[in-house]
Amino acid sequence: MASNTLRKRKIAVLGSRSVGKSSLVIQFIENHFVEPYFPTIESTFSKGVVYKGVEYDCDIIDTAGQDEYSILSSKHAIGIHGYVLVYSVASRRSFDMIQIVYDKIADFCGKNDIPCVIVGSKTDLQSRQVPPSEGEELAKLNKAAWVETSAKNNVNVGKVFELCLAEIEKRSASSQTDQPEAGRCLIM
Ligand SMILES: Nc1nc2c(ncn2[C@@H]2O[C@H](COP(=O)(O)OP(=O)(O)OP(=O)(O)O)[C@@H](O)[C@H]2O)c(=O)[nH]1
Repeated sequence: MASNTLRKRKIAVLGSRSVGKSSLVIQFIENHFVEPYFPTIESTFSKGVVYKGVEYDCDIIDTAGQDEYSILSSKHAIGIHGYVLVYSVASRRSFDMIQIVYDKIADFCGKNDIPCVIVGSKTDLQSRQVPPSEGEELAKLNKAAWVETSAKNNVNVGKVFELCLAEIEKRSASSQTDQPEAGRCLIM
């Protein structure tokens, strides 16, 4: 397989509405913060990310906000290598959505170990409802990475995507494949 193919990674960013998914992605890709709120339909961004001295060509898919009734689109499972699941530290409800979204992905992929980083966003806000310990605990429970960020103050934004690559590479090193798990499904 060509090395270009080997280094292509697709990352989907999911979470409740208005938790700051687009702001996180735009801060990462374009290095600025977007104050006004524009609900996302779906956008894909590309960026080269160096992780452990290797450059990965990352497609980052910024999705529309989910709620408990949203059906996981196959576009957000098939061909995806890793996930960024975002909640706002100022919204308990958005935190509760993380396990729901994680379980939907796990169900779709037919496995319970998803390469994923759980992100507590908007740490610059004073109105915190979710302590760091709960975020860490949830991540541990799901064998995911965890980090808190502020897209507004550009805190830990790059780290989110490094952690996501680390989770992807950890698993692909053990399975010796670059195909995302769900990408191997056969549709009959
Ligand atoms: N204070 C603060 N506000 C933020 C931060 N990140 C995003 N916001 C604000 O939160 C609102 C929603 O941000 P978006 O990035 O559009 O949220 P989203 O999750 O993409 O929203 P949907 O597209 O509806 O799913 C906007 O007004 C942002 O300016 C942050 O780190 N700190």
